[in-house]
Amino acid sequence: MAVSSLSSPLTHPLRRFSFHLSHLSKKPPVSSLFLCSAAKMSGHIHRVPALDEEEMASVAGKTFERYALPSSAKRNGKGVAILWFRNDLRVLDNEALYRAWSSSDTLLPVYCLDPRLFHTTHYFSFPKTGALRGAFLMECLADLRKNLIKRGVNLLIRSGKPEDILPSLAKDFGAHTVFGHKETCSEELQVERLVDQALKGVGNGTKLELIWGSTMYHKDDLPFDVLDLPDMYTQFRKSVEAKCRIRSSTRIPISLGPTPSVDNWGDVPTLGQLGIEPQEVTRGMRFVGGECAGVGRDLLKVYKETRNGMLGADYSTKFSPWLAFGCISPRFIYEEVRSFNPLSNVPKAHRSFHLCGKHLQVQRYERERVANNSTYWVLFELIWRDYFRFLSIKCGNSLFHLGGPRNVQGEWSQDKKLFESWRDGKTGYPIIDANMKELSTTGFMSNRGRQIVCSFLVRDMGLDWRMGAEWFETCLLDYDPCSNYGNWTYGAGVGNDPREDRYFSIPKQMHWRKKIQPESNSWAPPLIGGMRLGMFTARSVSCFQFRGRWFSNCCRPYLAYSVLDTQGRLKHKGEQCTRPGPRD
Ligand SMILES: Cc1cc2nc3c(=O)[nH]c(=O)nc-3n(C[C@H](O)[C@H](O)[C@H](O)COP(=O)(O)OP(=O)(O)OC[C@H]3O[C@@H](n4cnc5c(N)ncnc54)[C@H](O)[C@@H]3O)c2cc1C
Ligand SMILES: Nc1ncnc2c1ncn2[C@@H]1O[C@H](COP(=O)(O)OP(=O)(O)OP(=O)(O)O)[C@@H](O)[C@H]1O
Repeated sequence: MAVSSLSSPLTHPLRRFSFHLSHLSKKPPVSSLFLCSAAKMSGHIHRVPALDEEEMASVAGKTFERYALPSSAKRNGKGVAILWFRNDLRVLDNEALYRAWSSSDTLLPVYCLDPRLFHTTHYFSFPKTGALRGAFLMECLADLRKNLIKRGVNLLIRSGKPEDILPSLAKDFGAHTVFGHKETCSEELQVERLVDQALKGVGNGTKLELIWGSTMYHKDDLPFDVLDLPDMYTQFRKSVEAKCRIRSSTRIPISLGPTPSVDNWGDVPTLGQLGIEPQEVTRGMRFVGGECAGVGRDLLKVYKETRNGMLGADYSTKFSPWLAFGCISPRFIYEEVRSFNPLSNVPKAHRSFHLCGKHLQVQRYERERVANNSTYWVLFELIWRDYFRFLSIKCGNSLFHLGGPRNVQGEWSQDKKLFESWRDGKTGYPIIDANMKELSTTGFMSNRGRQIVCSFLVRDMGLDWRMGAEWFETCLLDYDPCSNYGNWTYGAGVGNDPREDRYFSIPKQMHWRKKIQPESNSWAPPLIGGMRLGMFTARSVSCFQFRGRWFSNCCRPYLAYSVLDTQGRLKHKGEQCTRPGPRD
């Protein structure tokens, strides 16, 4: 199928629904103010990673060398193997790539632009892939092709369904095996089934071999059957930390050639060809797609950034978009983190967390962002990611159902106007609106932001959580069905662990709202790294120094905010706990 014949045109996600909430917003529409100010501040784009192309290529080149298989490694295979790239758009630590290379003498890497990825979401018909994630994907493909060409092969890019493309290639090239990475959710599993059936139909004995490769802990190394996954995350974490070893990442040879002769390798399409109206990032974070960018966001830099973050910037790694597309693997991050000496830069007063031994450290760090202590905490976050992926196997489609894995019965509304006020950042609550605008403007939102807007949609607006989850599916650069629907079911109180049923009381904070309200006409998306580039900057932290005291194990969300005037000058700033407790 030609690229241009893919899906029907999809509009910009924010323009899909057109009517406004007049009863909620008597002020001039925030979006138009935002657009004016966005134009003024168009220089304020924070590139992630901050490196330029040359620096990125240099960091990536050195990393590729460090993780390369020695040139003495033998390749004993015969014939042609196809490598089917899916959400594993990388060369480093790509076991499917290694297996395809080693079992053949000729390797054909393929990516299928599946039209289903560009249709609509299941219940509410939002665009399945928003413009920013679409653009990120195209950058990933261009980068992957570049990296494969450097290794003596290329990337065949075809538009169409894998179950149509792969069998036809297997036949044309006489491939003995199609290698790919295994997925876990029903949409992807259905594609795997169709590919398998279609390959069998070709009749030349081509096999489909699917390999586990998306988690930090390998599924086969779990100390229990995945269907017996503990319902409590903490139990899972303790169990894997005590009983599992994280495998080393797969080393890939520097040269992967030869590749078969192909007339037309196909172009990376434009968004227009995919039926998506392009969207430019005019402010905030602009994530660069591809493995070089993911690797270029090298940990030493992140470490430095997060160290500064303690002084007031937003401090999380922002690895998630590259993890979601498989541009970097969690095992790679693990190996990189391990190669640091985390204590060398840590102020003595804060070392005790580490020196008290792993388990205390883990407890302390659980769900907290204590970046001032070390980068080790990122590993504990990655265990959450693993957990949700394994959970998607255990829960199956219940992860996507209204009642969730526990089949909770309840009354939820699907009120379109309420939903639109949430989606468009027009609820009247600065922290909600700022986060929602950040999402639609940049494709990213902090974890705390996600928890707060999720809680607000479900508990304060009483809306069907799947509306929010599907909107996240459209917009998030890091969209991943397991993490997204897993976290949403938790946030909506229908997840497998009933204790993870948390309410972030935003509306109760009227005093906080009043404080910010006079500035509210000039809200803009929260901006990055605590740099006060926007009119309103909201960061959420769960651990920070507040009025000279450390709140290190406090589970209440704190918000630090700055209100700027339209010229970007700081007018007011402060911190506020969204759920006051006895300590406040
Ligand atoms: C309602 C909701 C929806 C979410 N949807 C997604 C999603 O679609 N894709 C996604 O990758 N994450 C999702 N998350 C989890 C989390 O918000 C993001 O992974 C995180 O904000 C990404 O930023 P970071 O890379 O800077 O994270 P860091 O804090 O630096 O953590 C490092 C990595 O650990 C993993 N991680 C951290 N927290 C979680 C978590 N709660 N669940 C799963 N993995 C985690 C991510 O891979 C992340 O990149 C969601 C959270 C909520 C509350
Ligand atoms: N990768 C994915 N991204 C988003 N949603 C997914 C993904 N994989 C599966 N789903 C969702 O899983 C759900 C499966 O629904 P489907 O109608 O196929 O089965 P079901 O009848 O809901 O479940 P069951 O077969 O368990 O009764 C849908 O909501 C679908 O959107």
